Amino acid sequence: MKDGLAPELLEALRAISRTQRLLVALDFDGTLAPIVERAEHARALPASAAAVRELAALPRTYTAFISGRALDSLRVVASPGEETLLIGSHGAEVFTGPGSPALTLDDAQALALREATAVVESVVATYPGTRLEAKPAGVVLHTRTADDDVALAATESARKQLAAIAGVHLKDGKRVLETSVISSDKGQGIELLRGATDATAVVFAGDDVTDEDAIGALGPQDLGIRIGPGASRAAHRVDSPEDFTAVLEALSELRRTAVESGVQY
Ligand SMILES: O=P(O)(O)OC[C@H]1O[C@H](O[C@H]2O[C@H](CO)[C@@H](O)[C@H](O)[C@H]2O)[C@H](O)[C@@H](O)[C@@H]1O
Repeated sequence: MKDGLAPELLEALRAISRTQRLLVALDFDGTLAPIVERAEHARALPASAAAVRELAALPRTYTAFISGRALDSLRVVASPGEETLLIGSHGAEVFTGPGSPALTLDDAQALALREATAVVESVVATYPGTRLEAKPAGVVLHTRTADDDVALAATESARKQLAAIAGVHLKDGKRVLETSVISSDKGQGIELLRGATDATAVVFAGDDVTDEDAIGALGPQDLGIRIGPGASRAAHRVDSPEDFTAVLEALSELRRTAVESGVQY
């Protein structure tokens, strides 16, 4: 499935496939799964999920999902294989195997989360078509199913009220305003996974503003891919999750060849 990939991207995949220990860390929504109206309806494209499973089965090859979703939600929509490592809640939740520490909030964080949830509940009650998504360390205002003017007003009302709560961190995403009472980002997720796997090179792909933190954590030996439009520091770009399937399939094929032939840096 290498036809149709940009020659520079194909060459970069070929080069990184030869690394000693490869980590393939992927965003979920907008990267493995097309964006849909309701968060609970998102699913990975079957061919992308299959390519991730193939990669995970190869020697010295590690897979991970790095998502803004809560881990529980990520497990439901992504159905990760047991060998796939998970970073949820934009880095605040971590699963690198049995015994991974559970996320806990101190009293001040729990209070801030209750206050933030009350704000988002009142915004959702006021602005039709908006929705609330609860996470263990945060709460999300979804506006994808609201009219554009309503979405804008709801987001600005929520932003103003949430910014007044001590200990609350805000992130903008695709038709979402995300709130967390833990300061974390996907760049920290990349560093944690790099350490957990002792990876000699990392492939990361993502489609959203929050994925730029992960791309910023990549080094010259790594490979960053942006899915879709928007400013990015990634060296490579494809148009859609459907196009990204071909990237995963090519990487899987190249990595299999590299590990089976013993070719490495
Ligand atoms: O880091 P990700 O895996 O990309 O997660 C980011 C957020 O994704 C979800 O929201 C986005 O996808 C929804 C389903 O396609 C869409 O309806 C919404 O408009 C998008 O913003 C998820 O609901 C959030 O919790 C994640 O933080």
